[in-house]
Amino acid sequence: MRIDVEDLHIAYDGRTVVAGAHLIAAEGEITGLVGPNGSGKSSLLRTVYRHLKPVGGRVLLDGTDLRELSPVQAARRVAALPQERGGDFELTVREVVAMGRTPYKRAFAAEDATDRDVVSKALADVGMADHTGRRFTELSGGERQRVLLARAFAQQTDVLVLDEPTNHLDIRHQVELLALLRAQRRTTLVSLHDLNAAASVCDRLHVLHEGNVVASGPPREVLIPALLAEVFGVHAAVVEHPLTGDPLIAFDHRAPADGPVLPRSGPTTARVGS
Ligand SMILES: Nc1ncnc2c1ncn2[C@@H]1O[C@H](COP(=O)(O)OP(=O)(O)OP(=O)(O)O)[C@@H](O)[C@H]1O
Repeated sequence: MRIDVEDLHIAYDGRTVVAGAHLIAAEGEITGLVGPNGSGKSSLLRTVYRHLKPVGGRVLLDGTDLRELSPVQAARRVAALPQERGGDFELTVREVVAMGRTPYKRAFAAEDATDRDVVSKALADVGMADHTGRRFTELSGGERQRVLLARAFAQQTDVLVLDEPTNHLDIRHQVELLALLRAQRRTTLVSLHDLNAAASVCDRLHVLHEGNVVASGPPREVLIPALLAEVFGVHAAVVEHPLTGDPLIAFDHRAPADGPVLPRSGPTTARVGS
């Protein structure tokens, strides 16, 4: 299933935050949304999982306007990991993941064998199979995140919309999650702050800047030093990852692109014993 975002305009209380965004998420690909804080990534994703109604433009799923679908039809096509990870659910881990089966159930219908299998697999996929009886409210931030991701998997949709899914995860779980997304080959639209993770995992990237898509394409073509300086305000070199061959962005953490450069104390100035 393919997503087309066409001329999307989003506003909060009359203040426009996304102004005429266009983007495509191709079938079975991982499409990344990157951009600085406040550039509109979460707002755009909220319109794709129907949490927010745009003031203009539309979101198409295989050519059908999302707003023409009923809530159940939409929930069978699009599952989300929202940025709001709240949900003070007084529920167990398993019960939270089972909520992903709601679009397939009649009201108050009991879980059947398929539901149980799907929920168990989703929990195993995110490495939470040993925590099924724990209360959701007692989990760490990263554990909650993995449970909510399992809920999205249990929804068995063609489309996944994930807002910063690696937030709170330690590096091992970040790598596992991104590998899992790649293995699933669902149409995935994902926002990521980690540009190196985006470069490794995404087939295509869209860069949002002040509410507009300013660059789109494969990571190698998009993540170039000039764009990193212009959009993110950082000095960086892009080299080849020694293990994977992916683009690897080496940031200069000592100085923003337009800021003062800190004095360096590298090997050329630090002389021991002289
Ligand atoms: N519920 C809201 N009410 C009013 N303004 C909002 C709301 N949510 C977001 N905004 C504003 O919309 C703009 C875009 O925010 P958004 O959260 O979409 O950006 P983002 O790119 O996801 O940022 P971040 O990287 O910090 O998560 C920001 O100026 C933000 O203050």
